Amino acid sequence: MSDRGNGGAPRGGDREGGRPRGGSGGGGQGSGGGRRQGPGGRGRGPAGGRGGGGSRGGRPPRPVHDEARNTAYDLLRAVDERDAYANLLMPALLRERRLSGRDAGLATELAYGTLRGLGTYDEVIAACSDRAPEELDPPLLDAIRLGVHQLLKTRVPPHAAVGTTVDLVRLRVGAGPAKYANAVLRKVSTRSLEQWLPIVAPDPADDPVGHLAVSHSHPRWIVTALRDAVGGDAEETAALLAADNERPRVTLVARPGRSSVEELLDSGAEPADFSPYAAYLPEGDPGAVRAVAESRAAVQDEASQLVAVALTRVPVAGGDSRWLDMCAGPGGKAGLLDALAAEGGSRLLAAELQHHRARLVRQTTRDAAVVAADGRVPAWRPGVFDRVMLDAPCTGLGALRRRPEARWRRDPRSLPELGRLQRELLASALDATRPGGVVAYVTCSPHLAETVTVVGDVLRGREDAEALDARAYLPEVGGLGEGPYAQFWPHRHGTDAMFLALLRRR
Ligand SMILES: C[S@@+](CC[C@H](N)C(=O)[O-])C[C@H]1O[C@@H](n2cnc3c(N)ncnc32)[C@H](O)[C@@H]1O
Repeated sequence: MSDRGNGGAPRGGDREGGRPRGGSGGGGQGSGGGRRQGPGGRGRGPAGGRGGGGSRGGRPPRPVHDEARNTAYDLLRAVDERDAYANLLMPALLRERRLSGRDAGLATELAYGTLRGLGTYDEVIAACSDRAPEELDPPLLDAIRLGVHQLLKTRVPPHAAVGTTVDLVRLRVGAGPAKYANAVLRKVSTRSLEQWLPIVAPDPADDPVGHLAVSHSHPRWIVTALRDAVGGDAEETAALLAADNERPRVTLVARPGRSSVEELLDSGAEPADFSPYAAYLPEGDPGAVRAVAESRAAVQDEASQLVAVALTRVPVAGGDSRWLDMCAGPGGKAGLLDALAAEGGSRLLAAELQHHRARLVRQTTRDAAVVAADGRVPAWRPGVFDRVMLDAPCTGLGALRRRPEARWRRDPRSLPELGRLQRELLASALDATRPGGVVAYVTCSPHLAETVTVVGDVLRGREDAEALDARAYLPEVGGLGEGPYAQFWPHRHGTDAMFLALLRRR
């Protein structure tokens, strides 16, 4: 055991660009399999490799009385083995295993918390183990991470956190690895998270980014990008990273003319802070809210609502009948824009590149025309739309709270290609807009390379467009930045970090 981890330095694997992963090798005798598979796995149910140490043949027995931990573990394995999306797979696993109430809550908290925190947990494991995390067999590493999460971040008593994890490893991975897990977890349990952090995180004076990366469990490149986006302030960056590790509240949108905030409040929701169409659902299944079940309301982040609302608030002289949502799938903003358009006598055209996502847009809209089309190869005449929403494909760094594993999957190498696409789409959105009309350029990312840089580059190249002060169309929200753009933040607004530029076509 080393007393001080590795000071945040890469240990074998590349910790800049990706999730710290398990590697090959032991973890004690008997730990087998768990080799990484391509997306989709093969011939498996939603749980994917139920037996974490899947190479042992057949399904290893599971500790039947601990279905919540088994489910959390299966989710971690599916995320690692077949790139499953945690927020899509978890509901399926809970249904399949008939977990509800407290057990469902525990399984979800354990799995999501472990995925969010594993950057920190791996440093603690490194400090308590004679092998680096990436040298441990992935099924064993995931189980130990689950145990570390319980020890350092939950109220599960230490003896239960260690005991249940060791049981799980014994049954799902093997007897040798169980002994190994026991030894590591006992060392971990000797200190609290607050006591571990000064040991495993780099000194902030020497390596401020490394300190934040380990303390708040984010890859270094994301820490750097978010720090730049908040203006370089270390305290604010820390607050943002901490907010990324919180569970987001469930926000509903009442699609105007189809439902109302009052109806949502009558269904148990609570008044929201900003959006005139929003209500917060403090508990329970949103699908059980009647208006949601009937697609008159939906789950939608408040910033997502407000960027769409802001687009509709900009005065446009002349007609106001044709609206375009150029990248509409899966249809959250299109659902709201469609309802607002219908109320005001306008009509929305929703375009989406992917056919299956265009189908989802048809489910969220009622009056809109929906087409599967590439926004860069317009299926419409130029200069005809009064309002255009461009919710551009992006890294999604503004929604890390929602996708617990996303931070380890995103790759900074995707930025140049995304940047090209964003510029092409924005140019096409401006071309589609009539003089006097308005374009909303939106990203669910605050990364400067996807926000101000893209808008600045496109505006510099053309004289027929100008930026409006987006904040003026969101008077109910403070703290949106210095303008002319508006930037929402999880730590300030409790929303996703959504960026909005409003551009007037001259
Ligand atoms: C950020 S998402 C949009 C989210 C959507 N506005 C909502 O609120 O639900 C970006 C969408 O753009 C689509 N897309 C990517 N490239 C595109 C293109 N060239 N033309 C049209 N849509 C595209 C993606 O498939 C994805 O569905």
